[in-house]
Amino acid sequence: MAAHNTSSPTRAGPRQPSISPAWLDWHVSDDLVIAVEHATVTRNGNHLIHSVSWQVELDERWVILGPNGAGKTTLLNLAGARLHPTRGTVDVLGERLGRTNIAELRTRLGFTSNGLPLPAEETARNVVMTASWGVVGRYRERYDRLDEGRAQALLSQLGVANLGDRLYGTLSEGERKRVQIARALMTDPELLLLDEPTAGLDLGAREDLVRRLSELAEDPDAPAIVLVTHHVEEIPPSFTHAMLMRDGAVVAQGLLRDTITADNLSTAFGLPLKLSTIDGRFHAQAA
Ligand SMILES: Nc1ncnc2c1ncn2[C@@H]1O[C@H](COP(=O)(O)OP(=O)(O)OP(=O)(O)O)[C@@H](O)[C@H]1O
Repeated sequence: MAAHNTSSPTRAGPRQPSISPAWLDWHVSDDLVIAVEHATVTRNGNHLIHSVSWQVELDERWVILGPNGAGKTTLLNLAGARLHPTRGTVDVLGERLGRTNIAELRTRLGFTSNGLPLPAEETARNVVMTASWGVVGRYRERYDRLDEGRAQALLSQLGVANLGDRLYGTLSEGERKRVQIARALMTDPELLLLDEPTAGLDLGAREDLVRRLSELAEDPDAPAIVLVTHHVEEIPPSFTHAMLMRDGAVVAQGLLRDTITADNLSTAFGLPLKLSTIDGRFHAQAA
């Protein structure tokens, strides 16, 4: 699934100058795409997340799991430069939130979430293509054949090549999810953030999307990926790392195989769970 249009040898993106205090503070790999240090987000006196630290490198594919209200979307919104931390620091693609141009930073990120308002009256191809201008509907922007070709290639990559001319509003939930991911990839992002892309899908659509995400994750040219989900069954087999959250805090994080354990899941979801794996896929049930 290599449909990226960059010839750049690295996706690490521009870094802050070496004299920057933020950069000096890091002492970490050049490939770091997300660095969250003791981040707390507070609203009305409540902690949505509390003192979360997390680092993601360029070649890593992360899944964030946890029960409702655990703080997964809040953390993803920090990584997507859609929120600022109340305390702590967040660096995304070498840019520190609060000291950088957020609009510019967002152009380097691919982000999908159910909350994204996409126009029902645009064609699926336009929904994908308009991402290159950072808008959701066609107006007076100019697109060339390359833009159209890339949008169509991404629709093919996601298995919906035949839907390019269909109005977005007429697509099924599963078809929309795929168009949303194609849109998120349109700008050839350095970081892809997916908030519950499998929510609301039937079994066949879910399995198809998990397989496609697994293929995308295997592509060495693909961006760093962070996927939020509630279900271990939805972890694409080629993902590499996991974080488990509960009550706004991290229960466990690290390599997928070390993190997705019955004990850690039981702690995160607050009930005793049994865990099994078949062909690299996880399955959890009450113990
Ligand atoms: N703007 C806000 N003001 C107050 N509380 C908020 C706000 N946004 C989120 N919360 C609360 O913060 C907590 C974490 O929310 P978040 O959406 O990050 O959790 P989540 O793990 O993504 O949940 P879900 O799996 O249900 O989507 C929840 O208890 C939520 O009600």
